[in-house]
Amino acid sequence: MMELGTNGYAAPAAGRKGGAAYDVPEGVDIRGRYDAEFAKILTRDALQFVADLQREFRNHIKYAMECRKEAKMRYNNGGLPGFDPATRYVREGEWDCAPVPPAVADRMVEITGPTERKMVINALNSGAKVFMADFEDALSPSWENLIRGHVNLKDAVDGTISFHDKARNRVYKLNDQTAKLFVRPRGWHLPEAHIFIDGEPATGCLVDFGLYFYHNFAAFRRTQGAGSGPFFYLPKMEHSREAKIWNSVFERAEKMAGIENGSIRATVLIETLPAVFQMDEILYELRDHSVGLNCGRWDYIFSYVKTFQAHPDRLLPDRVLVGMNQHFMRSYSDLLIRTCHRRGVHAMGGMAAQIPIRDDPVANEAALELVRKDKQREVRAGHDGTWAAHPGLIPAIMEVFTNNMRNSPHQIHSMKREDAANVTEEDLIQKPVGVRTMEGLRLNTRVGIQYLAAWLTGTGSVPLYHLMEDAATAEISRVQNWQWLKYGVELDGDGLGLKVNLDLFGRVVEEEMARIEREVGQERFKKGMYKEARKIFTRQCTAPMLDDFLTLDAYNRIVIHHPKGLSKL
Ligand SMILES: CC(=O)SCCNC(=O)CCNC(=O)[C@H](O)C(C)(C)COP(=O)(O)OP(=O)(O)OC[C@H]1O[C@@H](n2cnc3c(N)ncnc32)[C@H](O)[C@@H]1OP(=O)(O)O
Ligand SMILES: O=CC(=O)O
Ligand SMILES: [Mg+2]
Repeated sequence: MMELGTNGYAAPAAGRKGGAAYDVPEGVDIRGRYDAEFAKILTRDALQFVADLQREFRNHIKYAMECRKEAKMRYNNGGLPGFDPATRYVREGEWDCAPVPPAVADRMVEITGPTERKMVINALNSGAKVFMADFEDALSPSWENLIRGHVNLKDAVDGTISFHDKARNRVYKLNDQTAKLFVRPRGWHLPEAHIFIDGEPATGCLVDFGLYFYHNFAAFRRTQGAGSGPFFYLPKMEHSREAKIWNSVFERAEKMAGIENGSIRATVLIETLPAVFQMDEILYELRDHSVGLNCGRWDYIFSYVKTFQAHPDRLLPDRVLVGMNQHFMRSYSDLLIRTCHRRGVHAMGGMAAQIPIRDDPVANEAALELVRKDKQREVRAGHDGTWAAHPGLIPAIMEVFTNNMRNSPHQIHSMKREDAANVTEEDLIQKPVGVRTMEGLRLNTRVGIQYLAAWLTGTGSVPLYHLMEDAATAEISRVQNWQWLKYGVELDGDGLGLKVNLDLFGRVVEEEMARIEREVGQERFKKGMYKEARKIFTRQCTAPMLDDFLTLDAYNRIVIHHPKGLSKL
């Protein structure tokens, strides 16, 4: 264990003299492992850029995080999220976002995935129009994953990326035609504890953005952006003031790079309940840098529970029942489409969690049919494109979108959805309907623990029971268990009439751990981090106050400072 500083973070590592070290600017301390390849990313100039961003924006970020706490207190005291009367003029005003750059006019199918080398190549070659390379929901942000991710993205943008799969003796290289690259940095709340700036951990997303932008803006615009870009996805914002910070970060980066204002473009995920009431305001703040909004449906469900954590009248039914057919989810998608098209930008759909089922053609066809239906609903509602979790889904999704888009790359001008102007605050928060079951509690527990075990060992997205699971879907499992325990809900959907309490939950955890062991096998179970995952998951599900994020606590376990030792945040 490392010695802890007064702020709870490990004190500056002494004794790093001798041996290779990163060449850092004043005030920057790298506590992650040294690697000659990483040093090509962690250059003095790139770190100076990250440090400049951190220094310029840290107080704005702290203020925004304080405002999140205040809003949470309001909701916990019975308040409801809603439209802000003070910004009515923005919602009602006539203004447009900057025109969509031709390079990213067509975004019918976007594949997403972590920044792992082989997957980056596969995603860029997948036939999707866009690849969203993810430092967020799909990535466990260990030092190795993070900086290797930057190495991979730099090689991808340079066009030199390759990968030799020795076991299969297969070499992966980029095709002539590749998807356009978007990068999703982490949310504002996550620190990067391997890089300290002026004695504090850096802000995770400024590290992700800063390093990627610094190393790639020039090559990106030459190879991918056709005069614009780089392109980003921005996650988990709760208020337009957070979008305003991103806008200023972009302006600062454009100035540093000497490129025109508005070159950088970003799509914001509307994936928190408070943000649905701020969509116009978010677009307005980013109007010179925006390429639309996206329905981040999984985090949105998580956020519904989080926002209403003190509202027992708004409990969720089983996780599998909370789909886009629920009134509050459909209203959110409709209003997002209307808002984006009114302002001249893309309204992107979300992720269907199904993935191909290789060993069962009938089940595979059923899964594909669910994806087709979901995508059909999206395109007919007016979405301009959507997400795919796996390359195997792209042909089916592409077919649905091309068949419904009347030879146009998007529907910005043809599907105005004026009817959605009538979506009300009540529509957006309407309580989801459905039953709660013991199987729902079991599934949450089984999935939550397995996901965390994978995350702790470096994998941020996994296939579980034929569905894609990532940080957002795992969050739903966690907060739903917490909510059911907190309010001792009755499991009313299976005729058992059991009430969820600590005893029942304890038994479920025991039994699901045994099931996981049977399913993964004793050897993998022993070698994996299932017991640690169980501990974290159980603590969070039974905590008196809901933890804000599953991954904040878990992040402690993957921070490894150099010289080697485990650090606590
Ligand atoms: C809520 C949200 O935020 S959604 C966005 C964040 N989540 C994601 O991005 C999840 C992305 N998807 C994935 O990570 C993966 O598809 C998983 C983990 C769900 C399933 O992965 P696997 O079990 O490895 O899939 P599978 O074995 O079928 O893969 C087959 C091939 O497709 C590739 N592949 C699978 N998914 C992807 C992807 N998203 N991007 C690129 N390649 C992929 C694999 O690398 C593999 O390639 P290979 O044949 O050359 O070895
Ligand atoms: O990031 C996407 C989501 O659904 O969450
Ligand atoms: Mg998300």
